[in-house]
Amino acid sequence: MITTVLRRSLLDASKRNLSASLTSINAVLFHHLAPAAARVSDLAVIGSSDVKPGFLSGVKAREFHFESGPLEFRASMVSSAGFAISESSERRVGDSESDGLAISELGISPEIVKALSSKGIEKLFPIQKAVLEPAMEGRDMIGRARTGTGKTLAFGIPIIDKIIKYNAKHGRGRNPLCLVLAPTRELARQVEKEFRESAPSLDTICLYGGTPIGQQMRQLDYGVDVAVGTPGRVIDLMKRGALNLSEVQFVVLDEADQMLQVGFAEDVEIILEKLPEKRQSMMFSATMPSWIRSLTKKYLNNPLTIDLVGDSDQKLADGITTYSILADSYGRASIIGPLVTEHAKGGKCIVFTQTKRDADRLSYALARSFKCEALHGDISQSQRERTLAGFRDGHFNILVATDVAARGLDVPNVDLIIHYELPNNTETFVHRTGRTGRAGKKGSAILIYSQDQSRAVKIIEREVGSRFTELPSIAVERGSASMFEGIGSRSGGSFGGGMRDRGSSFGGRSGGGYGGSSGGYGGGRSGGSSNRYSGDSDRSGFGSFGMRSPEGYGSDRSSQSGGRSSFGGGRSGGSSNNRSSGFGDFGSDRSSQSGGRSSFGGFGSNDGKRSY
Ligand SMILES: Nc1ncnc2c1ncn2[C@@H]1O[C@H](COP(=O)(O)OP(=O)(O)OP(=O)(O)O)[C@@H](O)[C@H]1O
Repeated sequence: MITTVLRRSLLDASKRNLSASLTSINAVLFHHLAPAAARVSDLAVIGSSDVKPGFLSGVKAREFHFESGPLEFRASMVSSAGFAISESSERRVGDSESDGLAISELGISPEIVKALSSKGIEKLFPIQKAVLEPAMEGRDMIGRARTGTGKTLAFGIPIIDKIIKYNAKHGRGRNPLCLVLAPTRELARQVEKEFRESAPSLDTICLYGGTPIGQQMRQLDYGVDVAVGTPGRVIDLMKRGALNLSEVQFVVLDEADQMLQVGFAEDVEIILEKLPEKRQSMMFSATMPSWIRSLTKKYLNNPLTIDLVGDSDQKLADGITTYSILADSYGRASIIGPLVTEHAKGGKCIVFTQTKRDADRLSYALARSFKCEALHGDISQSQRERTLAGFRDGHFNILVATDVAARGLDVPNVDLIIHYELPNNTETFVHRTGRTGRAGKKGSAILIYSQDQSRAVKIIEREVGSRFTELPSIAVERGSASMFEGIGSRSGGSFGGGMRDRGSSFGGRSGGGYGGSSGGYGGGRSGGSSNRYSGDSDRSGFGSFGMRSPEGYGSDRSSQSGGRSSFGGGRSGGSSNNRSSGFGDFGSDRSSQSGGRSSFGGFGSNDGKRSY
């Protein structure tokens, strides 16, 4: 242990001379930021030139930030320096537009500037601009900006910069200085990768279930600067004495409204209680239902609310066009092919299902004509990672996923999102749809609904502030074999015979595809629940559902999520065999809580059985 610390501190002794130059860098940083921050989109800053010493020694700081008002997630706050921040009524700068705040002129560590530039990231996005200065000042904050607008770097850049400066001054210790918690393993891996690529000199680690814990323990023993993880594995490592959080200076809840759901909140609380009182805490998401208000006070100290969505009706990112199409449950699967052909234009498409069973069945059926794979919580972690890598790399273009893929995942060039089933609430719709139209790009989302879900569609339209263009129905000959024809139902530990040993999802049993011999992209597909991952207590939980979700965000462990914005209203239309139909509460094995901001309770059709 001692040699480890010695090694790390010797390693960094050379960096100590950097600290001398940092003071002057700070001066540059603040000077550039203050006026630019005032141009943050959605917020028109009207205010006095009242200044008071900011966080920079010897530099007159014109303070740009507003007090945390009541947690309305509105953009109108009064700043402590007398600034009135009001939401710009007519003009909304695109969330991903940058108006000239060059990262190279911010005065942040050259290592970060160089690393971001190598990824083509030269200017700050609005949320990054709005967050940077108060984050550098050490403010706790809650940040809301639309999907795909750069929230990861919004918290990443200031934290990384401060750690680099801290290490340069104090040498590098063994215990992490930053902890980021994410709801799913895939998202945790993605955030850790973004940190690692933005600051190659820092030691980062991703702590999540489904992977050998010993390797993570060894890496922690060596020493890390930044830990990103899912709550289950983080707690596991804490209990084993392998993860020491006593020196954490920065904690971030990514997808915070998800992380504070019942089912996650308990674990998050256990972790936060282990952190030093004196720390900087930040929460980010594209959605922040009003019920979150009380919880954030518990975890944040006088937080700043930075909200680039504000009261704007439009909750989706600018470049996303939304469509809806009527289809009965019988023909639903059969129209996916034509929709993908017509709307994905050869690009990537994610089809979201409510249950793992549908994800498996649909991907298997589609594989007769398309390269596609399934992603859900029953698939082994190693297979999930291969599948996601294959999708990112374009080895196949259609990913059929449950809501394990709904939040945060940043896969370049996803052109089309298809909601095979209505999501359980608006937040889930926003996050699923936000897998396209990222970083200012264009994208489309199609919502498939049945007649008795018409009202729910209208509610979603209203809640997300987007008009859905109705697509002409696609005729499916009655009596034509349903796309699922001939596909067994899940039996025992795996989905039918075919899934277990099929060659690959698009090559069928013969293995004619690109996948390994055991099916799935890259082989090793686990098939059904017999391979259910049960390695550790990694609870990837699930979305902001008012009820046990059919399959939420990778839920390796099912847990009841509590009330929150879910869609109220009673079940519309009867349904046989407990299939939920329409919206409002559903199948007998669910408890749903309505309430919160959204007005329609979970809906969507699924088999009503717990499939996670
Ligand atoms: N300043 C920037 N310039 C160019 N690209 C950027 C910039 N900041 C982030 N990006 C890119 O934008 C994409 C979306 O970023 P990110 O995943 O952080 O968005 P997000 O707001 O967290 O989305 P979500 O709400 O879905 O989690 C990523 O590919 C990221 O590399």
